[in-house]
Order: sequence, then C-alpha cells, then structure tokens
Amino acid sequence: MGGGSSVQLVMVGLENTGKTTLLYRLKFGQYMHTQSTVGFNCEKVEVRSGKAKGVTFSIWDVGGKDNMRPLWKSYLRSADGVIFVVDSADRERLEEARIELLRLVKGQNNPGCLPTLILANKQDLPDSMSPEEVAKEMSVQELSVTQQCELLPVCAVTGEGLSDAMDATFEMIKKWKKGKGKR
Ligand SMILES: Nc1nc2c(ncn2[C@@H]2O[C@H](COP(=O)(O)OP(=O)(O)OP(=O)(O)O)[C@@H](O)[C@H]2O)c(=O)[nH]1
Ligand SMILES: [Mg+2]
Repeated sequence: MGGGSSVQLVMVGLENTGKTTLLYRLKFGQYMHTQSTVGFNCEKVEVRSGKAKGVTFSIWDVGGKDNMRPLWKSYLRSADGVIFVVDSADRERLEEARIELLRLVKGQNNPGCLPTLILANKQDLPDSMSPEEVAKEMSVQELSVTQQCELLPVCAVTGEGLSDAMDATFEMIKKWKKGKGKR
C-alpha cells in the first residue's frame, strides 16, 4: 500500500459531534459551516504529506441522528476502516456513543473486524475531556481485544491532530490488509 492507492473510510458517530466539519477540513483545509447531515456526504481526499502521502481516502460521512444510525452498518461492507467521532465535551452522551459504537463493530455481520479509529473531537472546548478519559469511557481497551482500535484527540475547527489521525488510520489499514493477505 503506497502512493496511488486508495482506501475507503466510513465516518460515523452521534449527531453534532463534528463529522462533516472534519470531512470539509480534510478536503478543503479550512473551517466550513455545516448543517446536520441527512443521508451522507462523500469526498475523496488525497493526502499530501506524512506516512499516507499520495494515498487517496474516500471518506463516507454518514448522518448521526438516531433515525440514521441503523444505516451505518450498510456502509461498512465496502469499507477498509471506521472512523468514529465523539464530542469530547459532551460527557452526558459518551455512554450513548459507546453503545452505538459497540453495536456497530461488535454486532453480527461486521465484516472482518475493521480497524477502528475513534476521534475525540472538540479538544478546543474548555470543558473537553482528556483523550485518556474519553478512551476509558469508550472502552477502547476492550475493543482492542477484537480489532485494531485507537483513539486520538483532534479539533475539526483548527485542524489540530488531523494529520496524526490520518497517519494512524493509514498504518492500521496497512496492518489489517497484510493480515488478511496471510489468511
Ligand atoms: N468548538 C468546536 N466545535 C466544533 C468542532 N467540530 C465541529 N464543531 C461544531 O459542532 C457542530 C456540529 O458539527 P457537524 O460537523 O455538523 O456535526 P456532524 O457530526 O456532522 O452532525 P450530523 O450530521 O448531525 O451527524 C457545528 O456547529 C460545528 O461547527 C470542534 O472541533 N470544536
Ligand atoms: Mg454531518
């Protein structure tokens, strides 16, 4: 997996966590105003630096309102990885987020335990939880038993942490594809 290759990512998470803001930040390199997503957005993002330089990510950003969550699973079929976005400042909804994530990746039909990157977004907010706290709340350790799972702090508004996040995603998928080849 090197320059010129492409990977498909499905980005989900509760509504208002910043998925579309992240997508546009990655695509256009700037903050864009968003509205709650009905259905999905898809953008191809070519990575210009770091470990994934030259790789094209096709990112599917699926709406997070509860009537859209049953559809999340159908996007996994052709995906190489899952990006699950949480709002680090919304303590009250982390439990709901955890349940949705487990339902998605642990349930039946999860095609081969996809690598899962959890993004602890909105790190710029003064009352945001630390990445360690979010990782604990989201059961990252437990998930790591069955699949590659990492959590990284980001801020979609400034773009902070995003290049590290794309590097990590790329590394996880590379490992996962290697493993599949051996079987
Ligand atoms: N402070 C702060 N606000 C953010 C950040 N990321 C997103 N937001 C704001 O959070 C709100 C929701 O962002 P969206 O990107 O529309 O959220 P979404 O996850 O796509 O929501 P749905 O489409 O409903 O699932 C917007 O007002 C964003 O400007 C961030 O890192 N920091
Ligand atoms: Mg959206």
